[in-house]
Amino acid sequence: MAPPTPLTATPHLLAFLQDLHSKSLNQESKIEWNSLPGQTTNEFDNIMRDKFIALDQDKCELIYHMLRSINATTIVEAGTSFGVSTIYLALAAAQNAARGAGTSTSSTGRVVATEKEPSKAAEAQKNWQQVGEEIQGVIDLRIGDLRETLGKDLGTVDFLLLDIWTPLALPALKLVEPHFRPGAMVIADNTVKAAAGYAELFAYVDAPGSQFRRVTMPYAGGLDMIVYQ
Ligand SMILES: C[S@@+](CC[C@H](N)C(=O)[O-])C[C@H]1O[C@@H](n2cnc3c(N)ncnc32)[C@H](O)[C@@H]1O
Repeated sequence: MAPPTPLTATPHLLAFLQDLHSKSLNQESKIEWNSLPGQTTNEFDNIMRDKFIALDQDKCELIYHMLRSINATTIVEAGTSFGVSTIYLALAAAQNAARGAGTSTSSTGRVVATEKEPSKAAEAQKNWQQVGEEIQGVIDLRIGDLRETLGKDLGTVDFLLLDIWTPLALPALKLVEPHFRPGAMVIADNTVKAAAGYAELFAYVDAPGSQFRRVTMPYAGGLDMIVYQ
């Protein structure tokens, strides 16, 4: 029997997410991973422009569960693509905000989503139109290079998802770092499989005196959980 989903969501939303993940996996099965050009090249972007490359469903569900646990209401996503993981982030942020409404820790939910390809951002917005205003309404989509778009109006950040080409991981972390609350969490995907690409991020996070601590979790390709102390 399939394990229960951690999501508090309608059957319609669960089915919609399932469909998006299936489409993403179907595309990924046709990518020649071993012959891809280097990340952050135009050739690589051309291949990826019509691809979901969505975060795996089990990782999305874990992240949603974590967000509900740490009561994250302000979330940053580095790398949005067609907006699949964003739906999980926005669902959690909206539900956390609703849970805190009227209390002393009341906060508006917000997910700052980042995508540099306008055509991918447009696809993400189409997908979000399917999930309802409660979820869509918390998403603040910033179209353009995150090294520019994350430079302002972040507020106090509870959580950062690094699901981005690895050369962008450290620049994204450094832009968000001044906004982290103590105990803020960062999740980085594919950290074992793409360990070489993450070398700079790890050197920064693991450096003596760093405010960060991390653990690698045994999800496909490796998934790092980094906590800002
Ligand atoms: C792995 S995908 C994100 C998948 C998404 N998190 C999901 O689960 O659906 C990474 C995305 O980052 C985008 N990207 C790459 N470089 C970027 C940059 N400098 N600024 C903003 N987005 C960028 C790519 O276009 C790509 O769509």
